Amino acid sequence: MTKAKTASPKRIKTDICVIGAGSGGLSVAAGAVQMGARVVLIEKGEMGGDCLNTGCVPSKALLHAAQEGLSYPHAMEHVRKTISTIAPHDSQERFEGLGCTVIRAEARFTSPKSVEAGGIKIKARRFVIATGSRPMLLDIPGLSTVPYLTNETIWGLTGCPRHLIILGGGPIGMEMAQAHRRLGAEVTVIEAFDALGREDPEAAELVKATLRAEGVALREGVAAERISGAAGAIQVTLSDGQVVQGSHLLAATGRRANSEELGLEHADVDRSKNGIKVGADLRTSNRRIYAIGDVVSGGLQFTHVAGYQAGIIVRSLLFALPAKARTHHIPHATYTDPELAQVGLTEAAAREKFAEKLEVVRADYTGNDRAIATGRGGAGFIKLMVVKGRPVGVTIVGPEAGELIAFWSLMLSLKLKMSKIAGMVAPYPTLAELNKRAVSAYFTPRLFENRKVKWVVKAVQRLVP
Ligand SMILES: Cc1cc2nc3c(=O)[nH]c(=O)nc-3n(C[C@H](O)[C@H](O)[C@H](O)COP(=O)(O)OP(=O)(O)OC[C@H]3O[C@@H](n4cnc5c(N)ncnc54)[C@H](O)[C@@H]3O)c2cc1C
Ligand SMILES: NC(=O)c1ccc[n+]([C@@H]2O[C@H](COP(=O)([O-])OP(=O)(O)OC[C@H]3O[C@@H](n4cnc5c(N)ncnc54)[C@H](O)[C@@H]3O)[C@@H](O)[C@H]2O)c1
Repeated sequence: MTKAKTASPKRIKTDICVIGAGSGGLSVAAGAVQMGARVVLIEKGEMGGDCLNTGCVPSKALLHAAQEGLSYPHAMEHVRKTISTIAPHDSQERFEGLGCTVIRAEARFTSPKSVEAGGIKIKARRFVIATGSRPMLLDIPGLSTVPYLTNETIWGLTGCPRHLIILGGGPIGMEMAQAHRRLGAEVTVIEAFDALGREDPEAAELVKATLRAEGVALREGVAAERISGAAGAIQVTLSDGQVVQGSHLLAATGRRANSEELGLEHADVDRSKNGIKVGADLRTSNRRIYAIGDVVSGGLQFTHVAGYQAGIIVRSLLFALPAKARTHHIPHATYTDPELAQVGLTEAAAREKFAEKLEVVRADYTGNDRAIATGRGGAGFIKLMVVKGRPVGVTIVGPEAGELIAFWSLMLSLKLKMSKIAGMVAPYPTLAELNKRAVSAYFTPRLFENRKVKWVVKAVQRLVP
């Protein structure tokens, strides 16, 4: 492996310089260096970025611990252990071992072809900006006067909050609400519009009903207007005049791209207030510079999206081949219990796009033998949106929805017809049979309520000896 050339300790010349060692940056760096490129990887904080340290990994570990009935200290111990078990995979040592030059400092562009980090000037043929996002803090009067938590600081708590007030009923708010409620906290979620508002309303309602039944106070359609108090005694005044009192406050009202401090004005890279502008090829207005992951303006903010985009640009970076990112097959899941997963269009979006051409079929968890046998046969469903024999969207709410949706990502990615899926056999008894059941629901009226089919069957029975 040829390492990036160090002309002097203060100057490095390389093929690819990646800024940010999170989900996106690490995937590009690992792929590029293992295929023979010289790679410099710059990280100002913890290796692994948001997902490993303050996002997906701790939140999923906490949800699991809460579901298993662990106490708060044991749950937090599980969170720390989970992070430290995964951390070596994202570590400086591993990436140096692969052949990357890793610089632990903040990077800023000084020209369209160079970046400075920790007093080192890095010149590269191509740059990849993968600097992620941070919590977006709303301009609510009083917020800055009280101690509030974000996804970055909540992991430092030493005891379970007595009453956690959560601002925002998006995936962060809802996952944290259920985890903390199950760990023993009183929880109030304040959501200005609808909680899980981007999801299929019927599926979202099932998640919300479960949280409510577990004792989470879900206040929808009210905004936080004023915040006051001090540590342990925080008051949030709502737009309907009511006041919610709690011991802790978690701000989970969306994300802001980390694009302001990068010196982009020196690099001819355009950005909006939502992040860096890119085309479908993930290049910025400076064609030598790519942007991927949460820092992209208007993009999907998920770890698997950052990883997928990394794969797309590696093709372009290493082989100079044209490559475009697609989005129609990208799934996402919210890991509450029940889980809620979506790929492609929701029913509402599909109806708007395809009107009467849309067929919607579904199967319920209540009819799935594995769900019943494992005590998970309650409410929950899979819903397929089908147009001209092809699935265009799938919603799943229920146990393991995040696992079940992966199958449909492949179907949508390959644009496969329902008839191709009919050949799939799922082992009995599995939750995967739900996928098959939904496909059967599509074919049932075609086969069992079809006069032509009945006529052919009768004719064959009469004529064939
Ligand atoms: C609580 C929470 C739960 C989540 N759960 C999930 C989930 O279950 N599934 C899922 O798919 N997604 C989840 N996400 C989203 C996921 O974490 C992000 O989409 C993902 O981390 C984005 O990857 P990224 O590479 O764009 O940024 P990051 O992983 O955040 O990495 C960016 C890195 O760049 C570094 N950096 C920034 N500026 C500079 C600079 N100037 N110089 C050097 N380094 C810099 C940062 O320190 C950081 O390490 C969750 C997010 C949160 C907050
Ligand atoms: N399971 C997962 O994959 C997962 C989990 C967590 C986060 N994420 C990623 O992180 C992103 C950010 O999550 P998030 O939940 O912070 O953001 P979000 O944008 O999804 O949700 C924020 C919520 O806050 C509400 N809100 C805004 N202003 C408000 C106010 N004044 N008062 C009350 N509510 C207000 C919004 O209406 C919205 O519903 C997600 O969109 C997702 O991409 C993914």
